Amino acid sequence: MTDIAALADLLNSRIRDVPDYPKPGVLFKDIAPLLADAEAFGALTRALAERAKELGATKVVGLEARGFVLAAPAAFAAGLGFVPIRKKGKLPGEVFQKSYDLEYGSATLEVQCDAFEPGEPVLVVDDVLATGGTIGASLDLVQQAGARLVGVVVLMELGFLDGRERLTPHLGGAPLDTLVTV
Ligand SMILES: O=P(O)(O)OC[C@H]1O[C@H](OP(=O)(O)OP(=O)(O)O)[C@H](O)[C@@H]1O
Ligand SMILES: Nc1ncnc2[nH]cnc12
Repeated sequence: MTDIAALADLLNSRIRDVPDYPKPGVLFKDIAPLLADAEAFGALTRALAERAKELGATKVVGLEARGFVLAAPAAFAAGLGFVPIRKKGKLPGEVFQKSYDLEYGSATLEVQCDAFEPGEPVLVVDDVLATGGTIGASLDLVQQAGARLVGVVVLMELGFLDGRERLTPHLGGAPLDTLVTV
């Protein structure tokens, strides 16, 4: 088995399915057991940090809230800065704003206008790619704030929701890696 396949198996084995949460019909992928497992959380953090360095990122961007939990330790492990993209009304000062739909609702995301140096290479990290609404809006914000997207890494892709296809126009040719696909 390859290292990538072994990592995927380890991570997948620590993600719990919760049917009908937060709404009937949604199969929620709960990453709490993965975060609570030092081996799996450590392996995930090291994989994200390695990818950030490989791609030459200088900042790792995390998406509120679960994306923060993955992106911030990865940024630290890679010796890079961390930038939060937050839900509306949480960031002080001037912000760029983007509204979007997600699998079970809709929301607005924001990033601080001065979060990046012009053209700064950044990696975007989140836990789940479902419809692609959250990451798509975030990539638009990263671009609006003047950074250069070098890649996106997502822990788990829900392939049946076609988020990858929806994201393609927002990627500008940058790679989208997903560690586990279901
Ligand atoms: O591809 P999409 O359909 O946009 O869905 C994926 C997003 O949904 C979840 O975030 P949520 O907004 O539920 O927030 P949380 O991380 O604060 O729990 C998840 O963490 C992703 O960011
Ligand atoms: N099915 C799902 N499980 C966990 N997080 C999600 N975000 C959007 N859809 C999700």
